[in-house]
Amino acid sequence: MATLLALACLALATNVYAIYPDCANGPLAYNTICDSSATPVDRATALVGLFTLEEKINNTGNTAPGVPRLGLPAYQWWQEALHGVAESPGVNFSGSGEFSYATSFPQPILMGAAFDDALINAVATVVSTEGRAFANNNHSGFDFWTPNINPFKDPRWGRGILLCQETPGEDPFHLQSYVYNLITGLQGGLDPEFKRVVATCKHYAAYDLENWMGNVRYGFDALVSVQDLSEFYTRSFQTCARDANVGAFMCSYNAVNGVPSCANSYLLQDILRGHWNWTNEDQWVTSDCDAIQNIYEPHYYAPTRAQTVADALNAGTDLDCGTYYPDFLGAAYNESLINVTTLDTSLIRLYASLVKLGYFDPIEDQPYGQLGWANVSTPEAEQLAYTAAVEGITLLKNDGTLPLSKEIKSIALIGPWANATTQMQGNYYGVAPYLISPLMAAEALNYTVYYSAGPGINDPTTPSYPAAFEVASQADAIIYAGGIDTTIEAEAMDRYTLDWPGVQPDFVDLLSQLGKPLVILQMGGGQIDDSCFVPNPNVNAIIWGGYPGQSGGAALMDIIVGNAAPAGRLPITQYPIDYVNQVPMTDMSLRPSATNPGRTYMWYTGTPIFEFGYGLHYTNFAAALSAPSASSYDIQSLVGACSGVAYLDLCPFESYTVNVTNTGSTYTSDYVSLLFVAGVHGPAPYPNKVLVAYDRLHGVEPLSSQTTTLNLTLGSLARRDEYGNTILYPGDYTLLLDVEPLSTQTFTLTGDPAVLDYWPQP
Ligand SMILES: O=[N+]([O-])c1ccc(O[C@@H]2O[C@@H](CO)[C@H](O)[C@H]2O)cc1
Repeated sequence: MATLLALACLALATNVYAIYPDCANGPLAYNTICDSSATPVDRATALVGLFTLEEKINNTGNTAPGVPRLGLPAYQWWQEALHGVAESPGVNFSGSGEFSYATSFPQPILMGAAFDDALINAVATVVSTEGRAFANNNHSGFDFWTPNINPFKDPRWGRGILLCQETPGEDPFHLQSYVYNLITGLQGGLDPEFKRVVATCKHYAAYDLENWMGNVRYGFDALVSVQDLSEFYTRSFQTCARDANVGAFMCSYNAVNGVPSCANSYLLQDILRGHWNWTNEDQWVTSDCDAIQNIYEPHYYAPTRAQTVADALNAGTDLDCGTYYPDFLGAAYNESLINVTTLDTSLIRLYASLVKLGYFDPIEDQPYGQLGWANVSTPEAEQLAYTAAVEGITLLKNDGTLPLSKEIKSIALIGPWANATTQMQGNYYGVAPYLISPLMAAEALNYTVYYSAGPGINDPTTPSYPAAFEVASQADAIIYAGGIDTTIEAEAMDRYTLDWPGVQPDFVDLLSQLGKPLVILQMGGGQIDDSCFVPNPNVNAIIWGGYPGQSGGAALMDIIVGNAAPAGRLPITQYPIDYVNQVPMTDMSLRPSATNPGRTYMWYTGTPIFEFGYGLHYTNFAAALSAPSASSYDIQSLVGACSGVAYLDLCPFESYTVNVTNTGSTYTSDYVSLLFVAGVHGPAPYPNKVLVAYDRLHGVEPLSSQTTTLNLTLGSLARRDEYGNTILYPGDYTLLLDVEPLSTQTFTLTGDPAVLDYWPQP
């Protein structure tokens, strides 16, 4: 909340909102910047060519004053839209009426649990349509600093818990697929002539620590092997840059192997622009907010402020979210630490991106120029927010109590999430058109509802018990809605424990002794160890609900009563509480060692409480994976057949058909096909298994079947060597359909290993 208040204050303080320049009658009217027939880079170059050095330097911060003498308006580059247009310095929700609210979707961690790429693309299309409508009407800028696509590696991560609410999960393949669909949805295509908005992949790279045991994100040095960098920490960013053509990147607060990310030319030049070919002239890098200042302190990487800004600009950070660039680039220039060409390159990237947004064109010539209030919070958008919540909600335990029997007429809704409203939006949220709490939804379903908040999330005391037990005693069934929220998991705040906080475990245990049907709603982004509830026969069901957004209560209650069927899958591992004692947060390695039990489902050597991909249904499914077309493949032949494919790792391997049958006779349900590969190939140690494809089938009716096709690439079978190279290795491969496999297939790759991608060495 402190962060959001700070953001809100910043918004009020800056009060800079986008407004189109006057290309018809203003001073720029006859400059090439206003010539729609010229290329974006020529237009931007012409504009920047008019700036004095001082004007150039003035416009290198997120709160850019523009150039009044040229009629170039001020522009605020900082807009947020993690799961809907959000409070941020450049976004202005008016108090009432038009542009006073926008659709608020679930947090990414819950949308990740849907494993539905089409859903993600549809959500991103709505978010950017609404964002563009805000921008067209001076309620926002045109670029948005979303998505947060850092893989969620450690369950303690404050933004993993909380960034875990901000990111779609722990699996790199899942993140890649998710972010591709998200970016193309946000920007309006792969490389459109006009972008709907510019999206920003953040935080590059290896950022997943907030504040743990004195290690603070602003000065943390993440020591990462090139193998882990290539295999885990940068995969989603590769997709952003190389495959989805994202318009912007954000470098992170932390350093990577001694060099702060925003001054890290290995990350920003060698990998991002060199290796991933992210070289369109309208693509730019912003720093995280005040991350340039952090290079000076607490990283203490450069001896002076002038050297600090020079290091960042020369490394390839084009924009400072902060004021160090505007304040100190002049000194850097005077000391010959930067040259004007570098400065111009950065400014041209920024203004070329505005050209591609139609910022300098007549509104009638732009595909998105007419978007307005009528396109915000439409009935279709509201329905999508509900659908996204339903699709992600994940059933972790059910002894048959769910869906609730029609005999149950009264419900006790108890717990700190029972009447959650704003809480359901998590963080980085805006003003929602409405917020449906579980309590409101239960009442709307015509139950007799008894409500008690019970002990707070982290409350160590018991005075609230009597009122709560009184309520519980009156009802036919009890729904306990608790877990964690942003008071426990937050930006700048990591967790030290995976326990259910406060007296919640004790309180729920007492509720379970009442002998009534008891359903637990485990809310929050990060997983907490449910092992105290799983074996308890009087805890009849557990549902994980994440942060489900504006329609979260309706989605949860509809699943509880059977109006909707759960089919979400955990996008992260639920570790046992002892995990936090086994590896420090600061250990960035993925593979198991004497001091690390391994991270993520791929490498964890312990027994999770619930594993990645886990999720129950109200019905039973049988699924059959089609056989490979051969039992053995020659690697050289596979690679040889890839001519014409831009990147070998994207070269198709096989397509598999999955035939899914709902063997139950009662409930229609979605089904997520998760396909993993395991086996002995490549360098030891070997991962437990690796996700290589997924898809979600919708509405599989009782006693009927649907089919889906899962496409594998050579890259999905490949592994990274110690230098980060992507290599296809000979060996045995086993395909596993689903978490507890419903179907398996095997094949062999023969011949010499083939390098699909050479990783740039530091
Ligand atoms: O000064 N503030 O109000 C402030 C607020 C949030 C904040 O966090 C950073 O700002 C976000 C910019 O998109 C990044 O995702 C996050 O790491 C950094 C600074």
